[in-house]
Amino acid sequence: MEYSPISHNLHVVPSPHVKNKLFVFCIMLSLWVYMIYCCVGYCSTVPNLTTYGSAKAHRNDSEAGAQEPGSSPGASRDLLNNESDPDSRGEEWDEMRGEAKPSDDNAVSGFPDGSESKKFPQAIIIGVKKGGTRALLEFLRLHPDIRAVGAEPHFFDRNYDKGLEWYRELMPTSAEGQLTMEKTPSYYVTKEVPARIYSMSTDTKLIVVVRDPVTRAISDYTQTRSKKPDIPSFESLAFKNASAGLIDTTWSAVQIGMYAKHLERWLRYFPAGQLLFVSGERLISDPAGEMARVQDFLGLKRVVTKSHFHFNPAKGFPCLKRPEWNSKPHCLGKTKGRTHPNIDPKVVQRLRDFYKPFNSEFYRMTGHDFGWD
Ligand SMILES: Nc1ncnc2c1ncn2[C@@H]1O[C@H](COP(=O)(O)OS(=O)(=O)O)[C@@H](OP(=O)(O)O)[C@H]1O
Repeated sequence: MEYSPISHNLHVVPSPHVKNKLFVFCIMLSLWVYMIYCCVGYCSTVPNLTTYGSAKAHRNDSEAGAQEPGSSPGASRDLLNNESDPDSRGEEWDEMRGEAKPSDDNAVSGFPDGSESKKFPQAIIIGVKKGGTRALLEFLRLHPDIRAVGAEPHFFDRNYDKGLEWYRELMPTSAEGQLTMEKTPSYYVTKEVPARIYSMSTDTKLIVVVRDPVTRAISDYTQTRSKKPDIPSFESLAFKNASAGLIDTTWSAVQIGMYAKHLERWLRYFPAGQLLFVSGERLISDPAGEMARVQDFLGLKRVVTKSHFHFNPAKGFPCLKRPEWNSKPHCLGKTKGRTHPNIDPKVVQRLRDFYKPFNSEFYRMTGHDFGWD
């Protein structure tokens, strides 16, 4: 057999000594590259790991789930983390997406005399998740006296450690007489938030869009499943003990819908008149009527009216028209109005029974029967 240096070389196994040297060489090389990278100034663009870590820890504490009032923050089984929900970054109306600006607000150019400034929001849509909060904010943004951040700032629940000035910077500029607004639906169920908003301003007007808690829970589950298709069935998550019909109130999808419990916390800080409850159902069936209530509550002229809405039968939702532009109606994007899975009617009924006393208490507290039972 002929000797081949190539095949021979292929079978050479480096000694452990050579391996170690190679390993050390690689590490040195990486360090070198990193140092050169930093010297050219790119390090500042690398996320600050300390800040990120603390913000994340904070988020895990207070987040996405609802905490039972008075219970420990870890008590909520949060399978419904909204973090990567495109909506929380500020969804635009479908056809308008291309026009959306990265600044994500509805600001028009500031006045040349500098009379526009960034202000803390005087009104906040604090909830509830999957209630119809995006639709309400987009309806309100039609009003010339409202300036709103498109994305959800999550300041009072996840980013509080960044400070009030950070929050104010997120706001669009507004002129005298205009209202600044934001929406973050997890505020309504996060224990710490009422005190924090109160310490920013005791006058903040608070808007809550509420929806039948059973449909809301299914909508919430549908959203999570769209991102994590392997999660267990709705039926198995809803029960602590299915044979005993025991509902799992630690599941955030269930907990968020116990509206009366969460409201108690808000009323410890704000008078009832400072909160407005908008019906998520009526926002679909009679958007102009619901918008009249909201504009009155905010002390605004009723500018957004019937002429701004066009019901799209294929979507099953009102879409927005700008009569002054004579444009075709714009509907919310695909993350709104997802098809819900069919849930076992017995489970739905059990949930209805479960929510009944909470709903009654909520009707009593708000002085309004939302007609869910
Ligand atoms: N006009 C209009 N167009 C589309 N969708 C509308 C509209 N009005 C209300 N809704 C309902 O809003 C539900 C989503 O609620 P939110 O915007 O609060 O969701 S989120 O918490 O911000 O993710 C969404 O829930 P699902 O239908 O379950 O997707 C809609 O039913």
